[in-house]
Amino acid sequence: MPGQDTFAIKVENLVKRYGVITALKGISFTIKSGELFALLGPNGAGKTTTIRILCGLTRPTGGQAFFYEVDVFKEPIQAKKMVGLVPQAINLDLELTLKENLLIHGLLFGLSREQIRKRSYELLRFAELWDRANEKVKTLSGGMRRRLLIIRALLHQPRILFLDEPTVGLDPHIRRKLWGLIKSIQQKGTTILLTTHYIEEAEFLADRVAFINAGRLVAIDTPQALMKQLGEYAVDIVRGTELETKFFPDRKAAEEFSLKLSNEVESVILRRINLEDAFVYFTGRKV
Ligand SMILES: Nc1ncnc2c1ncn2[C@@H]1O[C@H](COP(=O)(O)OP(=O)(O)OP(=O)(O)O)[C@@H](O)[C@H]1O
Repeated sequence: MPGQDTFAIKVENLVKRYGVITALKGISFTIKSGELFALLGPNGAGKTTTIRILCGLTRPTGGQAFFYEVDVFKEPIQAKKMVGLVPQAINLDLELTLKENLLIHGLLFGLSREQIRKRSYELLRFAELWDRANEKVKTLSGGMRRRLLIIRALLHQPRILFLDEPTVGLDPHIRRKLWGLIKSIQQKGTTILLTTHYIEEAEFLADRVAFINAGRLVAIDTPQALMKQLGEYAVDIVRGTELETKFFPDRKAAEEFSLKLSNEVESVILRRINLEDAFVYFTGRKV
């Protein structure tokens, strides 16, 4: 059985070119078994491309990837069985019921009807969708559809789950409910790779975060360690329309700096450093 230090996913020097566009410029990372790892980056950074390659939906131009002991590109059928994918687009069949959507997916993965029936019951209960099981998907709210999409990916009991922007477009309450569901999936032992461009999502959910920008990983660590590299406190200084932020190792240093400036500039705000500061610092741009 894998221990805490066993890796679930290892990616080495992954490159992807689409004609003249190089979407991935050689990215490498390792995700431990049981870890929740977030790829955080702006639109077009290469997050979906990474997931599509690891799920066997797009061929890489170069590089290697492993799920535990399985070579993803040399043993694609075995690799595919080990992962569940929650795509960005909700590709459920709206005219079918929740149970029917799960049945079709399960049959595609080679499960027996009895296995699907049992597993669907467990998962629909787990996602608080059991009372809607026989209704058509088109009657569900956006948040419920997302929950169904997530449990559909868990039907064949994959060891690894990929979530591509799982909460995009959802309101804050629904987003938090999904965060709870995602955390509890991790607590049951599933390794999760999640992509997002919501900083607070990565900060709340992830054990470790990788910042991705223009096809390169620019930093990988725990959210706390990434923030710590900048210091502990930040001072935002507004001059006219310009905003400048300075970082300090402790509150005393930040306070002394703000006091000196308070008569000269329009606005000085002292606060703790957050993950967005780290993202902007490491990538040189806003998400
Ligand atoms: N099939 C394709 N053909 C050509 N270029 C593509 C294709 N898919 C992605 N790209 C390009 O590759 C780059 C990375 O795209 P990707 O979808 O991986 O980014 P992303 O980080 O997932 O962004 P988003 O948050 O918008 O989903 C972008 O420049 C994109 O235009």
